[in-house]
Amino acid sequence: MTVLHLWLRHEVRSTERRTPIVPSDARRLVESGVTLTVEESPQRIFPVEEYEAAGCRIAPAGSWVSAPVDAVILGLKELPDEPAELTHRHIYFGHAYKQQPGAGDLLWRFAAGRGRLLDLEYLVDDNGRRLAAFGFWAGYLGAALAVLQHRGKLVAPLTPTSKEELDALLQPAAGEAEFTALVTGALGRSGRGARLALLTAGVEATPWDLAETRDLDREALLAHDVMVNAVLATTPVPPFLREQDLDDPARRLRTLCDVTVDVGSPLNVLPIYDRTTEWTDPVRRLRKEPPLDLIAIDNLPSLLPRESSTDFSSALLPQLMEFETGGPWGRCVDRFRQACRELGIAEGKLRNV
Ligand SMILES: NC(=O)c1ccc[n+]([C@@H]2O[C@H](COP(=O)([O-])OP(=O)(O)OC[C@H]3O[C@@H](n4cnc5c(N)ncnc54)[C@H](O)[C@@H]3O)[C@@H](O)[C@H]2O)c1
Repeated sequence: MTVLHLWLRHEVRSTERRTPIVPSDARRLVESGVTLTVEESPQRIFPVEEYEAAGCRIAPAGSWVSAPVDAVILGLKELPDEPAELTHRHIYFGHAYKQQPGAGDLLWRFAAGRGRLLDLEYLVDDNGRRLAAFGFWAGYLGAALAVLQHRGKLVAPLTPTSKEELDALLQPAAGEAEFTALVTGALGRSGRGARLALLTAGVEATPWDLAETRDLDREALLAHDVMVNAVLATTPVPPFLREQDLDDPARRLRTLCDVTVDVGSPLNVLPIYDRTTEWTDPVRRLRKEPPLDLIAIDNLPSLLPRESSTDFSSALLPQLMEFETGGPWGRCVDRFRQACRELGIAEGKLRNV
């Protein structure tokens, strides 16, 4: 049996402090016989010394390009533009199967080098459910930002923080005005995170999931002060909010955080805005009188890098322990092949191990 060689790479995006494997889980991989090389990375939330102490080999940032060809390169976000030919197997979020900008170029780079993308978004169990995802902390952050904005306490630009710091800000001050909140997609990962953050802020949210939105009661929706949307839409449903709802004189809704951020998608349940908001400028006013503020940030978990990495790593660890061609990883390979075929890349060009 060949020994698995994992290579944890440095993330090229300078604001990305998260990592898919934290030092305590790195130790467990090493103890199970995996060879684990970890690249130095100035911004990673865990110092490289912690990986070294866990028995990992240390390598310079970006050195994966010359890693042994059988090494499996592990990361989270985009690869650098070079090299043109990708020779390794890469585990990360490639965002390459839904005709995203640059998706075709990326798949051709894999074909040119006979490498392979094992996309974390498609690492699923037998029922198609994601095995490792950042949803919980996305929801927690989204709801926390909504609370802070609603209470007039949100400070921009946003910067990565810790749960302790965030929770301290969420504690209601004496005499703080009470408000009501609605979480849609309440039973999912993000929805559960959102409800917990709201509880920390002293608010028990109204939880709506599929059953409660089947026969949508927009009047009831608009009667909440704060809404956090965390649905994962897979089939089109009537929008939760339309332009005309924002002008409803009975609207109590003042603060909306869209964790889902399906802007531009036919599945979007909130087609009332057309671009995301950013860490530098997290809030956009959609209506002046009465006000309605929107938060729609698509990289929320990066604001809690330690907690979100730890959570993600604990879900990924058992999958890495059973890294093999079948099961969930086999499904990742099948999805990669399908995407390549759709692009017209000949089967013979793809690595067949
Ligand atoms: N903004 C960010 O930074 C960020 C980060 C991670 C995930 N996300 C997004 O958050 C969304 C939720 O992710 P998740 O991991 O929580 O998914 P999930 O599958 O764990 O949960 C989604 C929930 O939505 C519910 N749902 C689906 N359609 C619904 C409808 N019409 N009405 C009510 N409920 C409905 C489902 O029943 C489920 O409970 C996804 O779109 C994901 O891409 C955003």
